[in-house]
Amino acid sequence: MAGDQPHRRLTDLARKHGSDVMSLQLGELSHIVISTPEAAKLVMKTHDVAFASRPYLLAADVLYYGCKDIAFAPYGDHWRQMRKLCTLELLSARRVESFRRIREEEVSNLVASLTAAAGKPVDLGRMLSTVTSTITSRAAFGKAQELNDDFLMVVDNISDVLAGFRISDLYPSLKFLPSLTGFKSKLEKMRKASDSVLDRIIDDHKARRSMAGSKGGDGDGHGRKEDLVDVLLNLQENQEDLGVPITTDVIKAITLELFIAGIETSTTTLEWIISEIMKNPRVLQKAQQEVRQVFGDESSLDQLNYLDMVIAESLRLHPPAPLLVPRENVDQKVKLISYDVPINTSVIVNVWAINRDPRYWKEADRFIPERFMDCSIDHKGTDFHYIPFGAGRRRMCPGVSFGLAIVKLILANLLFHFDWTLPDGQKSVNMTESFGVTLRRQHALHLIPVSHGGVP
Ligand code: HEM
Repeated sequence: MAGDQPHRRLTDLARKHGSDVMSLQLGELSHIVISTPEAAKLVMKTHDVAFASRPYLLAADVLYYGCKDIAFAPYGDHWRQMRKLCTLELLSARRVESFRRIREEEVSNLVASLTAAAGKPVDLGRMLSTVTSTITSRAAFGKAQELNDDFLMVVDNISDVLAGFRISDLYPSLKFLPSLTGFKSKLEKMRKASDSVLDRIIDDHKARRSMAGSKGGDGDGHGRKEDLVDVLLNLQENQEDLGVPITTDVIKAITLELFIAGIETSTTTLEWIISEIMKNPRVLQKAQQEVRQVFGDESSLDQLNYLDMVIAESLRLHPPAPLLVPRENVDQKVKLISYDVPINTSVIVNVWAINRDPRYWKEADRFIPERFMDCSIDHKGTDFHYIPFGAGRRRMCPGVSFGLAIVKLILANLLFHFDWTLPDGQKSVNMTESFGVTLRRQHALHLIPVSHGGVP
């Protein structure tokens, strides 16, 4: 199913049968698929608590140390504790603001690399992935880590293995399947690769902290800012305040997840925005005009209203997580419209279908940023026909500000400093999608940056 673009197939099925809620038996597992804003509201608002858990996934179990992360952790004390930590500490507005200098430095490095390559085709997707990875790495680990090829293999493959539609995911009682298909050894190889990098990072932090005799703060006493690993180590050292212990595995799981989430979602979002504006020269010109009139540094980002609309429209058409992360009702049956959802049902919310619902969006498949003009829709998940970050008090994305801060700053710089053209012989941008837990471009995004007149 994964190779067949399930978000599109499920959309076609729902429209054909006019269904808000579809029941789907995949292998041994019962699923329901939610395809309209009305049904999404019931799942993510009315019955948010009942559907707050996640179905078991072998890949998350292996890669996140027994689901000690946030996104794949079952609903319970561990998830509650980590989610609170994320909202109040790791991804709070104050913390996101504290990473501003990191963002600005790395984006100016990107501009310098593009200036050096001006006039020639560049693999822009690869460069975007590098800059988002460096920003996230510095925010999470304190410095841009030298990530070996094995770790980069983990980054490249994780979205695919977490998508959850493999034959071994769908037949959990056939315990031999993951070994037989080679999936288990692939996961173990990935875990070994990420584990050794995470161990090294944590050991470095511990050594630096004990040398400085400090519990975090400015870390090494040389003005180094507190990073996400420091925050987690501080909490580990002060366990008495916590209901759930912060073990080293928890630190590794959370760090890996935030690192991957920061790279995958921001890179995917940027790639689709740029693909869309390359196909829509009118939008490109209008966005560029605005940016070149008002943009100076991160503090002027707030004034880029048209750019906000461009980002929102791209997230509508290309939500990075098109089927969200599935939910599950572990301890109660729920009635959804006229459908009784039995306990332990996986709930797939088809955001891709919802964000293109023709009852809410005129010319729903077209890229028209102006539709967001004078409209109150935001990224908080309050309007259920626009939910690229999910919705609900429990499982909605806690990284909205972190992600949008990166996306908007990079985009503004790309438009401010460069004009963009397609490589010779290429007539249009290929928009083929590659399905995983995030929906990426299938083909590399090669473009030519042309330095904008007189700007170095
Ligand atoms: C444009 C950027 C982003 C988009 C579109 C996005 C989208 C999403 C979506 C759709 C979900 C699932 C929500 C649900 O199941 O209802 C999610 C969950 C999550 N996201 Fe994001 N995300 C973005 C950036 C980030 C960033 C930068 C981070 C952290 C560095 C992050 C961390 C998380 C976490 C930890 C969860 C799991 C929440 C939970 O299950 O409690 N996200 N995100």
